[in-house]
Amino acid sequence: MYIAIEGIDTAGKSTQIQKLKENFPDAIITKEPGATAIGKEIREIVLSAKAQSKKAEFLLFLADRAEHIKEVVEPNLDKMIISDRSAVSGVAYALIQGEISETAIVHLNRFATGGIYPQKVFLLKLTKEELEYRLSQKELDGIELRGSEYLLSIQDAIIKATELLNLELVTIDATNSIEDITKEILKNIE
Ligand SMILES: Nc1ncnc2c1ncn2[C@@H]1O[C@H](COP(=O)(O)OP(=O)(O)OP(=O)(O)O)[C@@H](O)[C@H]1O
Ligand SMILES: Cc1cn([C@H]2C[C@H](O)[C@@H](COP(=O)(O)O)O2)c(=O)[nH]c1=O
Repeated sequence: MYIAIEGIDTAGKSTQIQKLKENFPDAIITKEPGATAIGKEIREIVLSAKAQSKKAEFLLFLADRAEHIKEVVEPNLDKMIISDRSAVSGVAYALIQGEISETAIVHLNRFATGGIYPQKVFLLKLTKEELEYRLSQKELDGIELRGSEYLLSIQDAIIKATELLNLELVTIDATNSIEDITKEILKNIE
């Protein structure tokens, strides 16, 4: 089973993935961007937010995704794969950029993934207050510096992205305790 943990920056994705690792010690734990050798280089470029062209940024994420699917996801489809982000983030962030049509975003993601998508997507949904608090507690990267309004619009776009990709979505309140969120995810996997 291939599942993705989704949510805006600081929603608690990595925290939950650490917990899931304990429950599924044999699972393939992975992430986008940056799970492969090429992906690590792409991650550095995109998080520096140096790309002047939004299209270039979108294509860099797609290149990371194509490599991730080929190297990590496709060879392990018979195992439990737990991914921190997926094509869902790709579609959501691109929808908000507004420079690429919805149809092109979906088609290009299909091209990059070869139609391999998570079977279940968990969205850790944050409130504005909690997002702003968590952002205030960390050093921000280039994308986080775009601010809380921008990130909250991405959160709505994540829901739209799962609809466009026709994926099963489980939405979880990310302000709940870490333990309760893990329980909710496990309940929906087993
Ligand atoms: N349920 C929770 N309640 C309170 N704090 C939490 C919860 N989950 C995570 N946190 C805290 O929020 C911060 C961000 O968590 P985490 O790094 O897991 O988020 P993330 O979604 O992986 O972020 P990013 O996308 O920016 O890498 C951390 O300080 C973490 O300890
Ligand atoms: C996959 C993907 C990600 N992003 C953004 C979302 C985050 O701001 C960063 C990734 O950082 P994280 O610490 O791993 O959460 O990249 C994006 O804009 N487009 C994408 O396709």
